[in-house]
Amino acid sequence: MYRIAPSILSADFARLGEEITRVVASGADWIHFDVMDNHYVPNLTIGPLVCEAIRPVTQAPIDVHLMVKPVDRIIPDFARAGADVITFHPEASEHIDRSLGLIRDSGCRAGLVFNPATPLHYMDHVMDKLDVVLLMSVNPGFGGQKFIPETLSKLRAARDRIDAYAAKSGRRILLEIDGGVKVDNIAEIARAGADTFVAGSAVFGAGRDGDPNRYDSVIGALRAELARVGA
Ligand SMILES: O=C(CO)[C@H](O)[C@H](O)COP(=O)(O)O
Repeated sequence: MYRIAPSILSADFARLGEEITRVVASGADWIHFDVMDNHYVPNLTIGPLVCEAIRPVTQAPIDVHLMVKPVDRIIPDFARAGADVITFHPEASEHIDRSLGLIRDSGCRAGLVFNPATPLHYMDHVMDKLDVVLLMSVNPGFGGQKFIPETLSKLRAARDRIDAYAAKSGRRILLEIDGGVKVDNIAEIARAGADTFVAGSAVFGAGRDGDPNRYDSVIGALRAELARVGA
């Protein structure tokens, strides 16, 4: 089963609740929530107050991607604000195992995020605490960048690790991709092993002219491409 997670980084912040309602009604599975601190990444976005404000607007899982350093301090705030999934970058944590435990103890699903230059071995000794592995296919900090093609081989390597772990443990870890995902490359990305797709500018950019049917058509087109790949 594939999940499509529009990133609200590219939404119209002046009408955020409405934007979320519209993408979910158009078939989005998760809402991807990008948190940037102007320290770990050179941009500043939204925090727990905004997460709390959108929580009543939708039943869809809120997938919080922390691009902040340090991470532990802010994890309980996002859990209280209604996050369902919380992911962070291994370089931003003093103690990866403890940060993952903190997320899970607060009732959320936990994940690690890998920048294009971050090696996958960070996941090896914490598989039992991982619910999601998120590979960045752009360098984090901004929406609307181009998909880095080398991510496809990294996805295959992550898929092999996740499948080997599932065969041993019976636990399925999700493999999410984030950055430059579009209608014309989503099938290739799915074939490389991703099952959860963050798409910001592809989805919200399509609705910028105010036509509410645009979200339906772009999410429908993403799903049609995924249907060509199969389950
Ligand atoms: O984490 C991010 C940037 O750091 C964004 O989620 C990502 O870039 C999605 O935007 P787009 O689909 O426009 O590339």
